[in-house]
Amino acid sequence: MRRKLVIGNWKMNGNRAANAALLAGIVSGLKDVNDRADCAVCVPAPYLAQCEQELNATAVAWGGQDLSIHASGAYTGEVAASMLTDFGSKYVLVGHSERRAYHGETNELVAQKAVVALAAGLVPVICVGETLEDREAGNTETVICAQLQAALEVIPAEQLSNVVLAYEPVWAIGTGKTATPQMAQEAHYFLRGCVARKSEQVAARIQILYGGSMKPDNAVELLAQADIDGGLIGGAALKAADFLAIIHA
Ligand SMILES: O=C(CO)COP(=O)(O)O
Repeated sequence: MRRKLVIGNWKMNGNRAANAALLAGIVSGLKDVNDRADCAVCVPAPYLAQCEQELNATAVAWGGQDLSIHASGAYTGEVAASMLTDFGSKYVLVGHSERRAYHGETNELVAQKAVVALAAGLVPVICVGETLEDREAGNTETVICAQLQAALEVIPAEQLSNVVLAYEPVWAIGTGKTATPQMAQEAHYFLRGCVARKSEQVAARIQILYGGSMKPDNAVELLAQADIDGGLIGGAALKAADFLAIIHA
């Protein structure tokens, strides 16, 4: 039985005061679900220190939203894996569709980022997902398979069990349009099958999160699907009550 995992992706939102209130709200509302679900927030890098301070010794883990493939050096604006772990991060998102779309991240670069994250002891949350154009052209499986395959090819088999996958259809992100539970389940089942080609054992255990307009009112049905092991939450992760409602779902 796979544990559920709910991760809040704050994207480029927040400030010290709002974060403090949000984190305190999450921590105080979480007390009774720890044995059934894990939860984390992936925050803008400047707020990792605040997470370390406010979430230390709580059930809420934290992490970054991206990382550099380089260890250190002349890479202005980038954040190294060791900097994420320096502030106690457990997770890091890699290949979020916003990184792919606005920063030209390729499947190969995303795969490399996952490898670098694993080497640093971080759990990479590898995000895949098709655009509306892909879906309408019937290319959903081809696209998400290629995105995943690039990572599967370079991640050492023994590290694969430390990876989390997230299926985030691009057309569902921030649009209020959620994939139907059936559509999401189909994609998750397909992705698990792709992992099984590398390792059936890992495929049975790997957590695959759904992301894309997951809200308190659709979370129950999505999370009830056999291959949906949790959520990667954008907008609804910015309100403690909504985020908690999804975790409780
Ligand atoms: O991109 C997402 C999480 O990474 C999803 O964002 P929304 O929940 O705002 O649609």
